[in-house]
Amino acid sequence: MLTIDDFSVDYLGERTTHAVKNVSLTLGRGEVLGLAGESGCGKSTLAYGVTRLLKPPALITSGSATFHSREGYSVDLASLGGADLRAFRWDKISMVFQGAMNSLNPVISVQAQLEDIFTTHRPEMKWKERRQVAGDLLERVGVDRSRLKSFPHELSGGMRQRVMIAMAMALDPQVMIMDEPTTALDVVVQREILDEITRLRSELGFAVIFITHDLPLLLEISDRIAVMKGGEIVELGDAYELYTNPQHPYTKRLLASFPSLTGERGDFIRTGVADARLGVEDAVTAVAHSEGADR
Ligand SMILES: Nc1ncnc2c1ncn2[C@@H]1O[C@H](COP(=O)(O)OP(=O)(O)OP(=O)(O)O)[C@@H](O)[C@H]1O
Repeated sequence: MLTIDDFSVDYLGERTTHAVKNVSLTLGRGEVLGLAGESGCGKSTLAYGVTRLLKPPALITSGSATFHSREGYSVDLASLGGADLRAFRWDKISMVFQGAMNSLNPVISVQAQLEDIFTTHRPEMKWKERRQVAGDLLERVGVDRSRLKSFPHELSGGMRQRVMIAMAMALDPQVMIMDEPTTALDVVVQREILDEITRLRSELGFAVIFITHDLPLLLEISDRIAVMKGGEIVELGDAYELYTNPQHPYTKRLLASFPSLTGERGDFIRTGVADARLGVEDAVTAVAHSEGADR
């Protein structure tokens, strides 16, 4: 779906930061590609860069990002500008960014904010259809359609984040980039939303770039994982391979730095790769165990 080739981004200043250095990646159809790495390693800059959302002092110094559509055509994202780029972004590639739930307008109803997408991007849609689709979208992410009438401040953080995911899915994109979409949420809500994303991915077939510093989480949901350090991809491979046979010393360190529920460092994964995609009940049990272990 996406080919990122030799992509580099600098933040210009008295001391220029080379935030992303010669990154090359591909994203397959329907694939979940995890992007892992510690804070400041350049994950968000890469995502913003690929989708051409960066503003000065950021400067793309090399490389390209090409989108390969389901319909068979390819687009170099650098070749798009203005309205074309904005339309392309929501339609073909959509994003859920860190703290996205706080970007909903608090004084405009959920319905109006969802319908606004269709008014802008699908002007031919009749109001009745807009209303119907907005309700369907909410239900798709596990929020009752009666919530259309709510204002964002009346919703929990988890619900707001679900609304953001619904908005990102509104135009049936082929790629979704999710940057720490569940980091601000408690572990049970996080689990519910991850299950939802996994389910929707298999139902709708979009590909995902999932960015987080939480490597155990990535191991559960990703097909492949790229590990980033200091702006570079230091290791890229199948998620299970990376877990069982990490090659780069940094990946090994990252894996070893997460404590497990049983207290064994390095044996950290919360639920086990084999029984990934737990239900909420299991997640609650896991939390209870971890609280027990803490005590
Ligand atoms: N607007 C900016 N101006 C200058 N430097 C920046 C700017 N934004 C980010 N950087 C620098 O670029 C590097 C990469 O930052 P980036 O936010 O992409 O990392 P990240 O891996 O996404 O981190 P986090 O998980 O904390 O968001 C860091 O060294 C950061 O300090």
